[in-house]
Amino acid sequence: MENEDYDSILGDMGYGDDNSQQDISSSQIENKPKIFLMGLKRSGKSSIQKVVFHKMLPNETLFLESTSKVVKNDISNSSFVQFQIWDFPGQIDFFDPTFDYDFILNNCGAIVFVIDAQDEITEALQKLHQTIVKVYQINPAIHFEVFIHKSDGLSDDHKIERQRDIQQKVNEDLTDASLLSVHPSFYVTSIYDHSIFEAFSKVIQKLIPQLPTLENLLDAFISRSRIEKAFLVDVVSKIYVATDNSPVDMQTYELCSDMIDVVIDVSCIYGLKEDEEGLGYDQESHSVIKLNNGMVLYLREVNKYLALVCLLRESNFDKHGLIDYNFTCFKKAIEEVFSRRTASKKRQQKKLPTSTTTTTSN
Ligand SMILES: Nc1nc2c(ncn2[C@@H]2O[C@H](COP(=O)(O)OP(=O)(O)OP(=O)(O)O)[C@@H](O)[C@H]2O)c(=O)[nH]1
Repeated sequence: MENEDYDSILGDMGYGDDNSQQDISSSQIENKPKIFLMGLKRSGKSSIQKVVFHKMLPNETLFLESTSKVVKNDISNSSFVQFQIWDFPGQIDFFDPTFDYDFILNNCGAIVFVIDAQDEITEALQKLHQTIVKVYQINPAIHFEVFIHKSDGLSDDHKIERQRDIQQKVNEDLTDASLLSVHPSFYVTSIYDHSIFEAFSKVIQKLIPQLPTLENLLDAFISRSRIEKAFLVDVVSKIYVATDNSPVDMQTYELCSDMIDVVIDVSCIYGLKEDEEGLGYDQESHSVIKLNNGMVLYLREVNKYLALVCLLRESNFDKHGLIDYNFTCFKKAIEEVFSRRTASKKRQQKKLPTSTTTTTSN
């Protein structure tokens, strides 16, 4: 694979000229987009946040106290994954007329509405519908993401049935309210498996303006390296910020995500000097694991936040020099996406007075 292949992708995706850099909305650069976690009391909002972003073990969430006020969390793990999460307590009345909605919904990228799938859902669906109607009037660009949560307590058949019922009811209510252009996304989730990480990955990907470029770079990389699947993963949260265009299989994502744990654990134990602290993750971090089913896991450091984790057939790993070379080109292209983004950010800062930076993201 040649560097020009990646250059042409960067060019095609609008990273090649100055004008195109204006495509990255200034609000998304200047103000981290907000993601709201909403839903009824005890539906699992705080647990999701703690497990995905604060490494809390799922069992430990049993002792979480009910949230009494809006909790804001700044997530800055990665240069791509930078946003704020606002955890709204279940009892808060979002429709309180004293709320300044314009202010609250300013630069909000997505509303994640959590429904406890093990509980009665009528009240939750009513609240979801009211929320969509209200929010859509103020900022129609916000993505609505519905987590059908605590799915670990349901059988496979029951999960499908619950998802179908909820999806059907929500869409019917939206049609009745003449909101035909609102298309919420639905995910079946649980903090006891990788479904919550996969769902959050998809929510966050919608907020990354560079996503099409990243996907194209990954497609080019895997097709020229005879790789089956590749994920660009945020090493701290293990959310994947992008993957190639082939379908995501949950088991493959789990394997790739577990590989990061293995690499970080081994690096922390054996890779750090005595007085050093941190993840033990740096430019030297890479790993190859051969599995007993004829597949190989391949991990390389992309930058201090991101790792590329791939799954490929052992028989295609014979030319690993080629894969290493392709990876070097891929990494360079990713660095270019970052540096152009930083340059664009600096230009925007020069152009925009501070007061105009709080624009609505859309
Ligand atoms: N079985 C199961 N239980 C879960 C899951 N997620 C959260 N829980 C449990 O649900 C209960 C409530 O979780 P919280 O995260 O406190 O719920 P919340 O929505 O933040 O609640 P409020 O702060 O009252 O609005 C806790 O006991 C969690 O352990 C899940 O995926 N599966």
